Amino acid sequence: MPPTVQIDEKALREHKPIVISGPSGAGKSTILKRLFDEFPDMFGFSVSHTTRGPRAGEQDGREYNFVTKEQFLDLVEQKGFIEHAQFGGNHYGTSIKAVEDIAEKGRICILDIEMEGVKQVANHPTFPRPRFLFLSPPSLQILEKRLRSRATDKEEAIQKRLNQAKVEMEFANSGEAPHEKIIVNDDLDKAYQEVRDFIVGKNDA
Ligand SMILES: Nc1ncnc2c1ncn2[C@@H]1O[C@H](COP(=O)(O)OP(=O)(O)OP(=O)(O)O)[C@@H](O)[C@H]1O
Repeated sequence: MPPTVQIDEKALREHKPIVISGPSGAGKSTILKRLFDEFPDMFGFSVSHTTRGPRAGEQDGREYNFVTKEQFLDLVEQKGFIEHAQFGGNHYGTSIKAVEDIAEKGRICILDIEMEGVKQVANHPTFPRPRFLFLSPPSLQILEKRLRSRATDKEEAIQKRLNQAKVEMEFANSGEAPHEKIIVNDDLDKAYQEVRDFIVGKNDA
């Protein structure tokens, strides 16, 4: 067995990462942007690994850590990713190191991760358990309306997102899911306050 990567447990305990998940269109980006605007020094996003080549303007270590397939699979062997997946022939993953880097800077790492990744993080053999939050749309009908008015996707992509949303919401409500809290994004201001309370606590309001 290859050795597993070392973990800075202290930094991760003091600045416990937060996994936010929820269907595409639930409002994760909208709410996180607001949170980062309100607390500019408190949070960070980890830099993911990928085996795809860099695009124009992308810098290694900034948009992604660009690695070879061999380097990627070595790190998988060492349990060095909290979650990883393959899309379109390329590997993508969030390394323990990338998450630690944020905690070591004294910031809380926010991980916006889809369902399969959430399961991997929750079942990771060595990575300390982060906090899990699920953001839900009020209903699939309302989600559909929002995806259409966002106008970033073609019809086929919208249908795919809706099918996936159904699966994710069933999982989140199943009792198998690791989420500490499910927040329903009906009224945006209210949902934002709830997310803010969950993440920052009520004390500093
Ligand atoms: N409470 C709300 N009421 C009405 N519209 C909302 C609300 N929250 C978000 N929206 C709108 O819904 C759309 C989807 O939100 P957003 O892009 O933040 O979702 P997301 O979860 O980040 O999706 P993805 O995972 O695809 O990035 C956006 O157009 C956003 O402005």
